[in-house]
Parts: sequence; C-alpha cells; structure tokens
Amino acid sequence: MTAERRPLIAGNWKMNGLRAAKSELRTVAAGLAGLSAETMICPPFTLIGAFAADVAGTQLMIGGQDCHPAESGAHTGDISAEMLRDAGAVAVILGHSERRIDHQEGDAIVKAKVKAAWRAGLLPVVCVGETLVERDAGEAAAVVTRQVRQSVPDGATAANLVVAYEPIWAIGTGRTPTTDDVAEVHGAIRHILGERFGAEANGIRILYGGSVKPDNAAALLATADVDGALVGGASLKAADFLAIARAVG
Ligand SMILES: O=C[C@H](O)COP(=O)(O)O
Repeated sequence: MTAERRPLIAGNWKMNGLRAAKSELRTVAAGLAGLSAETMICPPFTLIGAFAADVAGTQLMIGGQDCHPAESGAHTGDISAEMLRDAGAVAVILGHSERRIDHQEGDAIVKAKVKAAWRAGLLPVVCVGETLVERDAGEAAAVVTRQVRQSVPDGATAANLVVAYEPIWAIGTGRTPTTDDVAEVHGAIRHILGERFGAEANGIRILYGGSVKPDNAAALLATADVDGALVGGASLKAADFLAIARAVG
C-alpha cells in the first residue's frame, strides 16, 4: 500500500443475511473508530436501505453486489445502479466470479454495468480472477489482464474505480495464493491500468479477495500492490471482519 491509496476493506455478504443481522452490522460500525482503512459492507439488496440508514454518520459504507446496466425498465428481478444509490449504497461489486458463472456474465456486460455505476455516482469494484486450470497453466496474469482490458471502460480514474483480484479457486476454499503470486498478479493489473489510464493507475486501489481471514490478512495486506481486501465468509462475523480491518498496517 502507498500513501496515495487509502486501504479499503470490503465485506461481501453474498446471499446471506436477514434483518436480524443488523446487530452484527452495528458491532462492526461501533468497532471502526480510529482505523485507517475505509470499510464497507455489501449486503443483499433486501438489506441495503435499512443498513444504510443504520450506519449513517459512521465510518462504515454500504455497497451493492450487482446492478443492471439500464436505469429502469422491463427487467424483472433486476436492480439498477440508481436504485442502489437511492437506497443508500455508495459502491457496487461488479463482475464477481459467482455472477460470471451463475448468470453467464462476460466482460462486455460487466463493462456496461461499470458505466451504469458511474452514471449513478457509485464506485464500482470490478472483480477479476483466474480458474485453477488457468492458474496451473501459468495463465493467471494474462487472464486478469484480459479481463481488466475488457471489463473496464475508458475513463477510469483513481476516484472512480476499484479492482478486486479474486482467484476463483481461492474463494470459500481456505486456500490462498502465495504472497509472491498475489504480488505478481496485482503488478500485472497495475501494469494494464497504467497502459490504459497513465498516472491515474497509481491511485487506483487493487483489492485481494479469496479466503481472507484474520490469521492471513496481515501478510496479504502487506503485499506489494495490495490496497485492501474483498472479504466473503469472514465478513459475516463482526469480530473477524474487524480483525481483518485492524490488520491494515
Ligand atoms: O467477494 C468475496 C470473495 O468471493 C471471497 O469470498 P471468501 O472470503 O469467502 O473466500
């Protein structure tokens, strides 16, 4: 991490959480005072409005987990970026591998969603990552480079983009790449961002995601070009999420 990139610790609750989970959220918000990192929880759509109202005035931000490219219209079951913003979200995760797999989302649709996020004034967190087969074939850096090239539209800046590197084989498995491997891929992402966006790339935050836990967070967060974490399972427990946020040096 560098002084020009404030660390971001984001929790992705995925399809978890009922209204009673508000007590967990309040524990997180109450435990953040004095921490240097920015922090965010991305609950399911159903909880965004209530959570945003609950954490107003605290350091904790609320984000969405996906949005439709269009502002409104005949898209049953979908949510627009404007709706997320209206509910109190300030950011949105886009292109998560679970969306890419469950809903066959490719780079072109992710790119359209990033434009929608910008249109609505949301900060997109664009996820990229390789499969185990691609990792074993030595293609990890090439795969994420291609995904960043094709998923991120022209016009990205340090203020309007976050990238999250999430090796698919590390998500929810308890396995993580070595810190050398993480540094290599984050370096490749920084490189393609630099090719496309020049000096802005030095300020764009690149998060690591995939089995981040309290006991491995410090090492991962101290790795070159790692500017924070996108946390899944461990973000569901306030104590674990706070421990990860405190691991930021
Ligand atoms: O968005 C979060 C990631 O998919 C990581 O999930 P995990 O921490 O449960 O491995």
